[in-house]
Amino acid sequence: MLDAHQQTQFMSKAETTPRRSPCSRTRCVYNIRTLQASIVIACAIVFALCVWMFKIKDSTPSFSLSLPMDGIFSSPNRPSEDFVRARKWEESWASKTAPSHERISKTRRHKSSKGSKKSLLVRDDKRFKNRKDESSEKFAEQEKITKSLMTKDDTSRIEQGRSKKFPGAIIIGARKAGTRALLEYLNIHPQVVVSHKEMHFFDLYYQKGMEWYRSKMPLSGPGQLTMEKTPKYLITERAPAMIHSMNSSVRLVLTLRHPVNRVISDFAQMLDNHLGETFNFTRFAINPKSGTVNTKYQAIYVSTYHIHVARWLEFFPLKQIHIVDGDRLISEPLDEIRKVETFLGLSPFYTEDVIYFNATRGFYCMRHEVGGVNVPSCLGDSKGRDHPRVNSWVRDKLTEYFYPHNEKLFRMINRRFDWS
Ligand SMILES: Nc1ncnc2c1ncn2[C@@H]1O[C@H](COP(=O)(O)OS(=O)(=O)O)[C@@H](OP(=O)(O)O)[C@H]1O
Repeated sequence: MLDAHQQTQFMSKAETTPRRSPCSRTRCVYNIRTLQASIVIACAIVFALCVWMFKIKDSTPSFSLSLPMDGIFSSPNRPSEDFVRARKWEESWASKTAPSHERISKTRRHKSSKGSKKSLLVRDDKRFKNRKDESSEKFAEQEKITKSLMTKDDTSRIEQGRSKKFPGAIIIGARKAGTRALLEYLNIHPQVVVSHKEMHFFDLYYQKGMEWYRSKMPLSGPGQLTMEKTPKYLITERAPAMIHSMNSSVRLVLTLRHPVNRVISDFAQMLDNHLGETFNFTRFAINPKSGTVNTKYQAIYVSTYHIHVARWLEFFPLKQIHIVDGDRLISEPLDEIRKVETFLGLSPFYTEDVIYFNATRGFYCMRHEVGGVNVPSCLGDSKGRDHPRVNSWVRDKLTEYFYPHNEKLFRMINRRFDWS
């Protein structure tokens, strides 16, 4: 124990003695610099490692649409054997035969080749880098379809000073399930006017306001129904509420196609949009580590129909949503379009003469009267693409995955589809 005098001495000594610093000033600076240098070196090593790993997995695209990455980065968990076999099968098949997207790209280049080959290649390169160009190309393509289907009738409608109205019916999706064919079939019905462009109002441009939306609609006369289609609405969470607040009695048309074929069609479109890239369907659809379906792949999410339909049913009764069988729309369009006609309350119009099978095109096309002349028209090359070949193991995995989801949908809509 210290007495009072010793305590005072001890305290004053403690107060007056300068604290011993853990290092001298120069040494401290040196330590901090060493620490900083080590951090920089460590970061550089991690970065270099990442770059190296990406290079090894050379086909991993930089705009990856939710590839199953967990299996790529965790080395102890090797890709499942089935996955490797399926991937190799696909690669060996692809090397034997030119993939469809290459064939398409060649035809396109041939058809559109006005400038030099070099300038075309440059344009393609830009497209890989800038995804915005993709959408402008999509718009250009829609414009082309619009122009090819723009009849004298359309022009006369404008001359007659009709008004622009909000859509009374909307095709809400699903993407790659025949939405374009359906819209163009409907367009030739005398009681229907359509916006050929996808408006993307309820998923992208809502902030532009309702008047903007209306101003984009085609002119229509009394008794004519205005329609638009934007397949993205189906999966846009807020779209049902927004459309409901625009018009709670709007009629909704939904085309659904075999979920696996729809995924493959989606993938085929991606191949086409990224000409020159080598993508492997197995790598997109299957998780390499677990060998299970990659639920993060957007195309798979889109085909999980019940998730989206449930959201629409929160706002609209089932009887307000007409579901078109997208597979039958390809093989027996007349039947499907007649059902849509009834649902929309249109007078009977479609016959075998109006919708006919075009053997050269391999699809049904339309014949409609323009100024007393019957004009045939088919959809462009981007509809009905060749699909890449898919390994049977991968297809079975997908079919098995979608089975319970399909069952949920069937219960929800009181209707079954043969999607086995
Ligand atoms: N008459 C006719 N002509 C051409 N294509 C037809 C037709 N009817 C339906 N289909 C099928 O429509 C599929 C494209 O679907 P979408 O129009 O919904 O695609 S998109 O979401 O607008 O990109 C497209 O899918 P893919 O064959 O996978 O390309 C077609 O099979």
